[in-house]
Amino acid sequence: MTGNTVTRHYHNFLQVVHSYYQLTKPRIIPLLLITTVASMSIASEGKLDPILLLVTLAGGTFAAASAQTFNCVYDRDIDYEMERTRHRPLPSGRVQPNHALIFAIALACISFTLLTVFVNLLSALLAMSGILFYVGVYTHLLKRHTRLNIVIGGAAGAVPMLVGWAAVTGTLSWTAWLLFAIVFLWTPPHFWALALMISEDYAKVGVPMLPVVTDNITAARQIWVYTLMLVPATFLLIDPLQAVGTVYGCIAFIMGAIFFKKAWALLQDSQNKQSARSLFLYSILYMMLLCAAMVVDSLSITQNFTQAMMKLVNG
Ligand code: HEM
Ligand SMILES: CC(C)=CCC/C(C)=C/CC/C(C)=C/COP(=O)(O)OP(=O)(O)O
Repeated sequence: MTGNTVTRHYHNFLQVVHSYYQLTKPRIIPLLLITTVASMSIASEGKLDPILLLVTLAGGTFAAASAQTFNCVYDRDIDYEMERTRHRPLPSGRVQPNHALIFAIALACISFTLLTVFVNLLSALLAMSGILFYVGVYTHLLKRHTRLNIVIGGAAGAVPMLVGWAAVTGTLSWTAWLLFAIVFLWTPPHFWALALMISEDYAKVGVPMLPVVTDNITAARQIWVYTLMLVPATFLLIDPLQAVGTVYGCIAFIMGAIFFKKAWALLQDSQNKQSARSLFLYSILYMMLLCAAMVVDSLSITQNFTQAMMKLVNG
C-alpha cells in the first residue's frame, strides 16, 4: 500500500466513525448527563464515589446514544424530508439502516452490562426503560400521531434523573420523583419554543407538534402553563438544612423569574421567532445552572455555612 492509500483509508475510517457518532445526536447527551450528576450528587449528599459517577455516566451515555440511534433509524423517512435533519447519516446514505440498528442494539447491551455489573440492576433497568419509552412510546406511538407527543414522551428525557438516583441508593425516593418531575415539566417549554421556530418543517412531514396542529398563541399559552408548574416545582426541592439549600434556592428563584419573563414575552407576541429562540436557548442554560446549583449545594459547602449562621443567629 502506498502512503496515499493509507491516508485515504484512514480518512474514510474517520468519516465512518464520525457518521456513527452523529447518529447518537451527541449535542443533547451532555445535558442529560448533567441531570444525572445532579441527581447522584443529591442522593449521595455530596459524598459521591468518583468511580461510581464515571461508570454511571458511561452507562447513561451509551443508553442515550442507543435511544437516539434507534430514533434515527425509525425516523429516517421524515428526517430525509426536513431541511434541518436531511444531512443526518441515514437520510444522506452514509450509514445503512441495518448497520445503525446493530449499532443501537450494541450500545444498549454495553449500557445494560456496565450498569448491571458495576452499578446496580435498578439503574440498568431504568436506563433500558428510558430507551424503550423513547423509541416505543415517543417515537413509534406518539410522535406522528398526537399533539401530546412531547408531553408524554418527555418522560423519557427525565429518566436520567432516576438512573442517577438509583445508581447511588439502589432505590427511588420522593426526591428522585421530584427531580424527574422537574425535567418532565421543563420539556414542553423547551421543545415547543423550538417547535415555534421550525413548525414549517414539522408541518411538511405531518408531525403534529402543537404549533403545527393549533397555532402559535395556543402553543405560547401552553408554554406559559408549563412554566407556571415548572418554576414552583423547582422550589419544592429547597431545604436549607438538607442537601439542597442556599445556592440552589437563589438560582431557582432568579433563573425561574427570567424563565417567567421570557415565557411571558412569548405569550405577548407568539409570532416572534426571536422570542421563541431566546426561550429555547434559555431553557438549556436554565437546566444546566439548576443542576450545577444542586451539585454545589449538595457538596455541603453552603450547607455547613448555613448551619453555622443558624447557630450564630440562635445563639
Ligand atoms: C421528548 C423530549 C424532547 C424533545 C422532543 C426534544 C427535542 C429537541 C430538538 C428537536 C432539538 C434540536 C436538535 C437539533 O438541532 O437537531 C433539541 C435540542 C436540545 N435539546 Fe431537547 N428535546 C427533548 C428533551 C430534552 C432533554 C430531556 C434534554 C436534556 C435534559 C434536552 C437537551 C437539549 C439540548 C442541550 C439541545 C441543544 C442541542 C444543540 O446544541 O443543538 N432535550 N431538543
Ligand atoms: C435514559 C435514557 C436512555 C434516556 C433517553 C432520553 C432521550 C434520548 C431524550 C432525548 C430527547 C430528545 C432530544 C428528543 C429529540 O426529539 P426528536 O427525536 O423527535 O427530534 P428530531 O426532530 O430532531 O428528530
